[in-house]
Amino acid sequence: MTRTSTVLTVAGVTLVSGLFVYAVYFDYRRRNDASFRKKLRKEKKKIDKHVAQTKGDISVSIDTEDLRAALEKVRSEDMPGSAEEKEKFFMTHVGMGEQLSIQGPAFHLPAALSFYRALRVYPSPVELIVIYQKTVPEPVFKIVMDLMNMDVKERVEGYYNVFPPKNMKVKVGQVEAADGKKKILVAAEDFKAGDVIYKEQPIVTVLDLDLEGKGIYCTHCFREIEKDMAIHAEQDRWDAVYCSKDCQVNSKTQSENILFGLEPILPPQIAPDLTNKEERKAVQQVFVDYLKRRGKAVPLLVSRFLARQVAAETTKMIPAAGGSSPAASNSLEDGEYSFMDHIERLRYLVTSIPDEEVTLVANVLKAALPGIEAFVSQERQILLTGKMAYNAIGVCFGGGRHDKPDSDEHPEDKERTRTPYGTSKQIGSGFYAVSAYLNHSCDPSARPSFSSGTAELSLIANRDIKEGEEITMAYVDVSQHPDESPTDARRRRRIELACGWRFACTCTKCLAEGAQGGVADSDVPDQKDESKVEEVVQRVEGP
Ligand SMILES: C[S@@+](CC[C@H](N)C(=O)[O-])C[C@H]1O[C@@H](n2cnc3c(N)ncnc32)[C@H](O)[C@@H]1O
Repeated sequence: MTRTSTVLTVAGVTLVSGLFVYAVYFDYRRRNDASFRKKLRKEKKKIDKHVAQTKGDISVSIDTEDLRAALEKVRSEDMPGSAEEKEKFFMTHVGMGEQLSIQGPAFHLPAALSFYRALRVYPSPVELIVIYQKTVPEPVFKIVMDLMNMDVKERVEGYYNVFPPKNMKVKVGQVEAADGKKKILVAAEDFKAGDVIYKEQPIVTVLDLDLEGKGIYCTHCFREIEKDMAIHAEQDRWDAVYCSKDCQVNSKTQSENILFGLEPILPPQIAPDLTNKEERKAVQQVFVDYLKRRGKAVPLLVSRFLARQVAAETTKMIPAAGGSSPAASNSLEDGEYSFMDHIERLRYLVTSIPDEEVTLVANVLKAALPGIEAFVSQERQILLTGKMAYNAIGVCFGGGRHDKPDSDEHPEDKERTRTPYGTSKQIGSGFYAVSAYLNHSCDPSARPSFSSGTAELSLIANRDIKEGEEITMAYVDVSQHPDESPTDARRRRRIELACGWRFACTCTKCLAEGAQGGVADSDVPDQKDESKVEEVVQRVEGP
């Protein structure tokens, strides 16, 4: 497998990250529904006519406060729920926008607001902006752009005002680091040693592949399954085993029906079922065989994340569901930010994935919801792979297990999750949106615990932590093993960090040891130790 490994922070945050299922539906209508196309053409003609008439209009200047107040008003309005309601809303507001545009400069702001309302529900905003630029009178178009810039800026900047949720008692902070600004997780109040700082449910999980299908742990929540209580899902290509009906339903609704089941994704009143069950079954089987052959958790974490996004979006389109179902049942998804919002700001490894994997994931999603494959591009899959590989946390019960098969890959290619017990002791991996921000320390102030016997993560304070202090965890086993000298232990943990996450650790413990010229009673020259870590970091980061 070819690999590049530069560490990047996400720079661009997209305007609308979650509307892609609606986009598929909209495109479907545009391609297949003659009356819908006719309506769109009619609207465009009307706009063109007005543009011609309004050339030479004088614009009125609108100050920032008026613009902000207008934007606030638009944001506070109820948004249409289903795809059909969105389509109607879109048509109405484009129509109103053009009517208002011809009333003269005093109506430019209300006209722009109407066009902006339509833009907010349109699945491909960039495409619509290009249409607006050609068709909407220039002064009105300029206001639409000002509204959009203000909205995007406030939405992007406002994210950390609502995330992490206040009841988790932590905040995301930022500090200067050698490789740019580094995000950190900070205590929002004082904690005592042993306190549970917060509990967090994963967005997606994957049980270790050697445990899958055995009936020992639940595929969904990882709970140990009581004797004779295993529930095997029917018509499930993954052969998942659940501990309860609830887990089976949640798992099916969140991702598994899309990836490994045969039920239609959209109810018939929203869209006819265009899928071919035999074909769906066949592509799923090829994908399952591939996943098992590959033996890694990340491709399945990525597919489940993609499927969960699709499930959350399709749920919003179903009026009866009222936008809530297990697909979206994660407190983080309740607000105005989507699952994609919670991942796009995270650091990731730039990596590459086999072309076969890109095609198989796209094929499985396409077979479940034709058209969706356009939104699972190679670029998006590579990005998500890098994010999952960089941020996943290992789930270990008790001290961890001792029977996980080792892979014979090169140490830098082995799959690693962040866990103080070591990836070899875990039973599975999970992606946790808040815990993703925990930095590593070789003397960590907190530790993840799975004391509920499920993949729910409890972050426990290792010592007293003051409000405003950074909270850290160990990504690797930082203990000194009985057969290791302090220098051996230091070298092992620093090399593991370099292999897994491509950084030379700068935690207080490493810096203090470095300042002392190595660790006490060292039996290996520190210079040799450091050059080895740097060598690994450089090798994996490339030139
Ligand atoms: C999972 S992210 C943690 C959040 C990250 N700091 C951010 O800005 O988004 C892991 C990355 O944080 C940085 N990091 C975490 N712990 C570190 C440490 N002890 N020393 C140096 N860099 C560290 C490294 O760049 C690492 O690749």
